[in-house]
Amino acid sequence: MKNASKPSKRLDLQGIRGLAILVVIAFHFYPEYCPNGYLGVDQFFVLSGFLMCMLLKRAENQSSCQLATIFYSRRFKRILPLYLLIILISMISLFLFFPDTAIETNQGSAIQALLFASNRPKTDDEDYFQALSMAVDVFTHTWSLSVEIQFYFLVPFIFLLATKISEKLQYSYYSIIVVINKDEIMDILDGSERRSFGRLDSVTENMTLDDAARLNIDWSAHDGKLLRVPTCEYETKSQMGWCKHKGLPGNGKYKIVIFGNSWAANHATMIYQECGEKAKVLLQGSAKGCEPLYPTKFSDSQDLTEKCKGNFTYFEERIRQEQPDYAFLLTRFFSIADPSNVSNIQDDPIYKIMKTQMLNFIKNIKYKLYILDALPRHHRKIFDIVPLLKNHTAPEKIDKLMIKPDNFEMARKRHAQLIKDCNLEIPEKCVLGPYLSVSFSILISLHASTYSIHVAANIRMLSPRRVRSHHWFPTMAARGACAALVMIFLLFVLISHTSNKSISSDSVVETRERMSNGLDEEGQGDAPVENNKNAGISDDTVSSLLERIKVLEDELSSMRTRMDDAENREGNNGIPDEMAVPLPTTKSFPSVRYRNEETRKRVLITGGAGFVGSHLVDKLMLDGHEIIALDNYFTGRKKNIEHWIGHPNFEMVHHDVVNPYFVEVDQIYHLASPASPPHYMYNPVKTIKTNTLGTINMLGLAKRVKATVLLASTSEVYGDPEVHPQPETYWGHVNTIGPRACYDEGKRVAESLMVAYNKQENVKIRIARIFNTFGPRMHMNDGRVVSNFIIQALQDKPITIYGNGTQTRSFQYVTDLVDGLIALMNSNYSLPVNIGNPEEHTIGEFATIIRDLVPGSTSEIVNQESQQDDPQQRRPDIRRAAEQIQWRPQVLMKDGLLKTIEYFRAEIDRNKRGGKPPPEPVRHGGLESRR
Ligand SMILES: O=C(O)[C@H]1O[C@H](OP(=O)(O)OP(=O)(O)OC[C@H]2O[C@@H](n3ccc(=O)[nH]c3=O)[C@H](O)[C@@H]2O)[C@H](O)[C@@H](O)[C@@H]1O
Repeated sequence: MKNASKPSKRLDLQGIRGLAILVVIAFHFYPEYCPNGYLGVDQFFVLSGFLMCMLLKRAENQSSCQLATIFYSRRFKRILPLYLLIILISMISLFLFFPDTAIETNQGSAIQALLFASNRPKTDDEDYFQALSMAVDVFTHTWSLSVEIQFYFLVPFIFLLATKISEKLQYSYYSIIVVINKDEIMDILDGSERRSFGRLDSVTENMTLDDAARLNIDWSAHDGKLLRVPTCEYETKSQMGWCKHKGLPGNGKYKIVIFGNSWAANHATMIYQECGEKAKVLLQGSAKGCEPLYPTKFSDSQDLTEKCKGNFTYFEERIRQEQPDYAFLLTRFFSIADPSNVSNIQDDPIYKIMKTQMLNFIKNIKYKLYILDALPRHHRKIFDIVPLLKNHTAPEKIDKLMIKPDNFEMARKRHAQLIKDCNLEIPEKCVLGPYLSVSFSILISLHASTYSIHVAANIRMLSPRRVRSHHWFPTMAARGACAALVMIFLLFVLISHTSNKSISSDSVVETRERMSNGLDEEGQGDAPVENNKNAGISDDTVSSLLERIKVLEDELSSMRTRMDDAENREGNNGIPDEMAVPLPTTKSFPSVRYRNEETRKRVLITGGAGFVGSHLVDKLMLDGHEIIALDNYFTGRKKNIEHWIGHPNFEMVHHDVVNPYFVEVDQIYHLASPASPPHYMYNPVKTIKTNTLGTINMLGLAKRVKATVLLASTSEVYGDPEVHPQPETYWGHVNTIGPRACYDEGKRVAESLMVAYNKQENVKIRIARIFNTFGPRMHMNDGRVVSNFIIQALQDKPITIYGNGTQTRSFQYVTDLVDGLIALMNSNYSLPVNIGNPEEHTIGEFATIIRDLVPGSTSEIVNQESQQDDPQQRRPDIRRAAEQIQWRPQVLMKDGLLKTIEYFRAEIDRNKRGGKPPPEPVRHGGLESRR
């Protein structure tokens, strides 16, 4: 029995806790909508503070020792078991599923978490939320608990001390405690930052230059230590020397060797991350200060010079012994930068030695030798570059000021000649990595210009998301272990739940004990057990569950596609093309144009699997761009773009634009929306949402990533026009409450949104008003006049004209439209532009044209009831398109129709072969509208 007058549970506090949990969860899942949700954690702190004070106040009559014992034992009993279990599970998962490069970071933070010190010093100094998004540290989340526990340690002592002094003095005592913390409080109030970076992976996207400068100093301090690569099994105890990388996925084919001076160790992790997947063996050999192509001569130390001679020979021996498939040679220039006084490089004594050594190397390397050219030496320190960058000094000027004017150029000249001679000997055997100027990126230039000599000793941390996806595909054994862990966890939850219940069944004793202790807690009682009233599952529940399963299945399949695509993308991005060549591919793709980084664009196409979207995908893919296609598959079909799935430049994402989507792109073609009247009338609310919320989401994205966004608007914005032909300056004649309003008004709002974002947020916009378009990949159930008439004519069924057939339309072929969209996107014109073919016909004429183009068709032409609000005339005025984007349609309507007829003929045959019933042209209202 419970004490009725004093419930063991403080419902008010539980309520506040519930709210705090909800906002924190909302923050993590929907940061857009709940950006300040992290304040829920603060709410927890306040609650904890309140509870601690309450508990201590109630127990103030106990002896100090009793009070401390009871306080700590209760607190820790409540928190520790679950906390320790979570740390254990995280560590096990870390070793099983995470890339080896993440282990080092997480090991350190696991110890901090165990010591309840996750908040110090790292979250003090780095952006916690940034760290979360980088997801390099699985213990990031334990920081708030650490803060809480630290208070548990501190507060009872502060309180006990207070009980030893008189009540009057207690006010001054507590005031002094606040004053001690004054600095911290003032810091928070005036927003000043006191940073001392304690970790190496503190690179965040929004770092200031000063942050980066300080971080570099920290890295410099650990420069030597950081050269020891955590994923490598060393042959000696030194941080240099030879080692073999562990943790490779096991399905790689190649033996890869990374060798050189300390720069080889410096960059090994990067190569491990990028090429590890392809490696059967990944070996690393580095010798401090010694170049593998020429034995470095140290003017001040004969010992070192001798050492480098030894290493020089050993490099050659080792490569001969290992016989690698690929080798990466990385050096910081020492002696090979020495000046030469001979005019012909072939007579240069240093070069001669380099060349002989190179020839020795290449005959023992099966495929390729990559020589990665080093960054130039700098002669100034980090604090010199910061003011320059702050003043936006041109990169070339920074280079001039920062780079040591020594013989660096000589080293590069020798390397370049070496590559030439190598390829003369064995064509395409050697590749020279690109030379990067000091200031090619702010981040790298900061790393390069630090006190230490190594570039971003922990360079792997620059790309935390570049971990290979294979690490996430556990082996069967790992999956088993994971399942066992989940079981243990569930068991634990079950046991603790049951034990809670047994405690509460004994609640009289418990309550009495608590009262006598003066430590009645807020939420230790059990929640009332709800009877399961719904023992049987209703049909509704079953069908909603089935629906949910369907959605999850779809999500899963799209995730799989995305992971495959991402894997392909990563694989090919990270590995030089030459290396990718020998790998067998499972699918062949149309050959795409090669573009370099500068001209290749990342393009997002919403509605990318749709009729127009898929043609746009084709055109841009063939032109060598990287495409991300989004589609919710309401009217789009995977079949339309399946020929690109798996291509490294292509990614298909199952996503509804009504929900926000985040991606880094240069251009956004926003095509997502049903366009055929029966489809957009089917779910008018959804059509409005797609065109309004979807457009807002895309504009928000464009604003964030500074992309240009093109809206696929429509001739329908002119409604049933009173001006003919329709120029862009015509405002239209639309019935706001008619059946077409969801689409027409949706697009009109979308246009207004575009203009508003352009004015207010400077988003670069393009608006294409698209007129009637047809072509292959129109859905058989599309319901628009072209598909309906062709399907009817091909099947000798009556061709159905809605109304008397005097209404007119102007039809353009889809490839013309795609050309127009691309021309508009790449122009700098932000007002609406009509894209359509001005060749105008009445629908009656059009029916005859189609029937005549289908040889032998015996279809009769019939008139049916007319459609409400059907525009009576439509023809684009395309003078603006011609002037502003130099676009005109190229395909004659008849030629386009012939191709489309062939497409539908093939589709009908395919359906027949698949045993599907013949397609029925869809009429407005043929798809029942949703109410
Ligand atoms: O094809 C397009 O690009 C355009 O199609 C539709 O506009 P609408 O002109 O009404 O398209 P259809 O449904 O193809 O109708 C064209 C005319 O043919 C008539 N029609 C349609 C289908 C049919 O079986 N019989 C028939 O007579 C319609 O009543 C209408 O007068 C969309 O509303 C536009 O957004 C889109 O841009």
